[in-house]
Amino acid sequence: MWYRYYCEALMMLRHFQRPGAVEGMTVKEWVNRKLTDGRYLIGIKKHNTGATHVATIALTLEEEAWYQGYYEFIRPEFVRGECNRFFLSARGTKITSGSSDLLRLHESCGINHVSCTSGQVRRAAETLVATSFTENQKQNVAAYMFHSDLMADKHYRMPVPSTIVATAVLLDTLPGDCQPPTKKQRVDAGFSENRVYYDRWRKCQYADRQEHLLSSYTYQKPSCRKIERLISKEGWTSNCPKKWKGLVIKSFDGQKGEGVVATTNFTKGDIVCDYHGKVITKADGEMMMKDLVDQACYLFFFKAGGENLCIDAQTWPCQCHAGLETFGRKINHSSKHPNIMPLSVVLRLDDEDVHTILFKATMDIKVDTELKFNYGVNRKSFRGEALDLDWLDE
Ligand SMILES: C[S@@+](CC[C@H](N)C(=O)[O-])C[C@H]1O[C@@H](n2cnc3c(N)ncnc32)[C@H](O)[C@@H]1O
Repeated sequence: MWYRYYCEALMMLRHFQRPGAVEGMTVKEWVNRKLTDGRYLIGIKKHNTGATHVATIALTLEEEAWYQGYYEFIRPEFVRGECNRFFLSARGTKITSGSSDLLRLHESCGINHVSCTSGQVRRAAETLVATSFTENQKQNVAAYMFHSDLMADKHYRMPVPSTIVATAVLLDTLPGDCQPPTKKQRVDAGFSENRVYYDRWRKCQYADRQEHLLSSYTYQKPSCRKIERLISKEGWTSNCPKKWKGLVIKSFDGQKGEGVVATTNFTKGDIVCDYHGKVITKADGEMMMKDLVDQACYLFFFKAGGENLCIDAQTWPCQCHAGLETFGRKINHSSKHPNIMPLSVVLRLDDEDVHTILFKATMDIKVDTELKFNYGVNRKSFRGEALDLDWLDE
């Protein structure tokens, strides 16, 4: 059943179809699917409502493989007598409620508190489309999602297959813009209390947003101003790439994890970014560090004006940039080939002196180069347990 529920959900949540389209899809329609521009087009002619409607969806190759898996290996187990519908209930009859199946799928995943109906997903998509797409694209999306309504209009012209595929591809670029689950929701759903899932969620959101922004510029690197305009058009206020120009967070293979890479050329002496976080005392920083067993440490210890201080970027996201990934904390270490160095400075902000760390380029840095600074620790000094940490010698 779960496999079938998943296939149904693909149609409602990824292709914005009404439950009626899922319930009404026939075997004949499946068998007559057409491969067009790398997608499988399925025309669904009759919804369960009794009225004749037309919906055409464009499945990706992977989705098609899921459907074929259902059709070939699962559906035959449920066939009893004659039923021409693609999705069959346990009794071999047509399924009666795609919406209930969606709810059951969410419940089985333990995410009933954030479950959504196909109607909610369609409405959310409509809102995004209204603000981000051109008039022509909007019409094509309306045809993709709400084919049946438009068919009533005698002036309506059926989109050609390549337009349907292009529209499905365009819909894939819609950013997911829901909120990450709260701590209570995470715990109620059976996940651990710590922030690992929240952080992972934010990371995926950040990557999706970055991809979405870049997908708007196929041939040319966009200017910062254009990116800023797009961000404000999307209404994103946090967790989006905008603070420091010319940097990106990159995932490396192996244990190294992430690091920061230049996406523009920097000249020796440029300020590249800051080490953003809350300034705390060295003693408080050391207390925090004790609790970090086998975890990356995002604490920067430094001396300023005779005080021993620490910037806490472990408590993340910070209050002032709720959810925004900051670059300083993600910069890796090199004692042999550093290209930036930290500077301790005092900034006057809102009538207050604020200690901060800025990173200055110690040489010209070319696009695609990873930023590195010398953490100023060695195997003996690093948390007193670093004898097997090869990266400290880099
Ligand atoms: C402040 S974090 C830097 C960002 C980190 N790589 C991440 O993914 O979040 C410090 C941790 O990164 C890793 N690291 C730093 N420099 C490295 C290097 N040169 N090679 C491999 N890993 C490094 C170590 O695990 C270290 O504890």
